[in-house]
Amino acid sequence: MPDSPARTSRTVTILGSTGSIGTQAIDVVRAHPGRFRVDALSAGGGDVDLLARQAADLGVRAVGVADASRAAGLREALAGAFAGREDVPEVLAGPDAATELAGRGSDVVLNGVTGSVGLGPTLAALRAGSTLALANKESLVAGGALVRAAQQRHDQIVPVDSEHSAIAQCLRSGTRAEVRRLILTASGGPFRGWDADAVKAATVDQALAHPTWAMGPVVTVNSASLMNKGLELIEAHLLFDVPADDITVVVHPQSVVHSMVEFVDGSTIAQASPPDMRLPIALGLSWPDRLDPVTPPCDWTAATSWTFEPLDDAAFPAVHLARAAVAASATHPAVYNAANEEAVAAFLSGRAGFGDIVTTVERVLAAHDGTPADTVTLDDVAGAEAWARARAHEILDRR
Ligand SMILES: NC(=O)C1=CN([C@@H]2O[C@H](COP(=O)(O)OP(=O)(O)OC[C@H]3O[C@@H](n4cnc5c(N)ncnc54)[C@H](OP(=O)(O)O)[C@@H]3O)[C@@H](O)[C@H]2O)C=CC1
Ligand SMILES: CC(=O)[C@@H](O)[C@H](O)COP(=O)(O)O
Ligand SMILES: [Mn+2]
Repeated sequence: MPDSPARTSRTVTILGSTGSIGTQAIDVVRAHPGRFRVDALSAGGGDVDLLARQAADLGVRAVGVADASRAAGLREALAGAFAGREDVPEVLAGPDAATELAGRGSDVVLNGVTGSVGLGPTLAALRAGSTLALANKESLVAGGALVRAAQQRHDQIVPVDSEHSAIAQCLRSGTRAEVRRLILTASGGPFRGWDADAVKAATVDQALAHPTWAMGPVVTVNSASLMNKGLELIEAHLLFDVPADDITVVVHPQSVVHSMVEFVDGSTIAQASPPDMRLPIALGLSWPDRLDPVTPPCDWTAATSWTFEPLDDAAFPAVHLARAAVAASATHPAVYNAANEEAVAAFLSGRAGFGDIVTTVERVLAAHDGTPADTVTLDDVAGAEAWARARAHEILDRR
């Protein structure tokens, strides 16, 4: 066996620390004392008590909250959590708080924010030279070529999304020229096997009942509509520079094989582990080294079956739409995501049906003019997103 990796300590900034990814990242940090020092935390402002407790446990220097109206509540919570201590952290409040903290730089910035609001922090972390442990796929999908251009070195973005972490691990098995295609696995979500009409009528409770993963509400709904897999197809195309036509989506209901890479000689390398996000999060924080231990491995003593089946594009057109968005222009992926964010928010608040999500995305995409990759700017992306959100609202309001 090779020697254990050097046990150096890394500084970390965790964006979205109160969410599913953020809290599991803190579990990983706490399970490996001496390996990480957390510089800063940020969240939206929904649970300032939890944010303050995290800050006190980790002894961070700065805490950010996106909702400025929660700043006073956060300061009060920090006063309680740090009672008797002199190391009360600095507080940053407002929509740019996460971007400001990401721009200060740490060895690793973990972006665990939900939504393309994570684009500012993603760009700031890259420009600061930090390694970006990226769970926030929406920022890459929206920013596309701009995010790629902001990278200062190979491997500066380490994917935390489970499929992309799997692919990054599988890619260690060969050279780039030896890769024939990527195979992205999908659980199929709670509506796997349903016909198109049944899927369209699904309820919020049904959509939030993911069969294999416990995650935040937006990514859970995206998994149910397969919009998550569409976003992940675009994410894989951008991260690994593989044409969308060379990325195959296959449904694997057990979520144990997290994705695969097929090489030119016919060999397929898969990454397998029980569904637990702490594994890709730990790799995101410690890349290219592995931490020991992180999660229990597969149990090879019990009989088990892994199954694979094709995606039903008729019931779940989201992946097909993602391919079309990649082919159309540099801003179509941002539009795909922004329209989806609005439609999901409408669905979760009872203002839209489940079937309206993908229909809205399809209609907004069809109406978008698009900007080519060689001229696209951040203003183009922001403009396309704002337009897509407004257009999605018009469609949703008229339904
Ligand atoms: N959960 C998972 O297992 C996986 C998640 N991902 C991706 O990771 C990202 C996070 O997902 P998940 O953890 O499930 O989501 P959650 O909804 O559980 O958490 C989102 C976090 O982001 C914070 N947040 C929201 N807006 C802002 C903002 N403007 N600035 C700073 N923080 C903000 C939230 O704070 P508050 O609650 O206070 O608003 C919360 O801490 C998503 O992009 C998702 O697709 C990818 C793979 C797996
Ligand atoms: C855990 C993770 O990475 C999620 O993005 C996951 O992919 C959701 O599962 P499905 O989208 O395959 O249902
Ligand atoms: Mn995923």
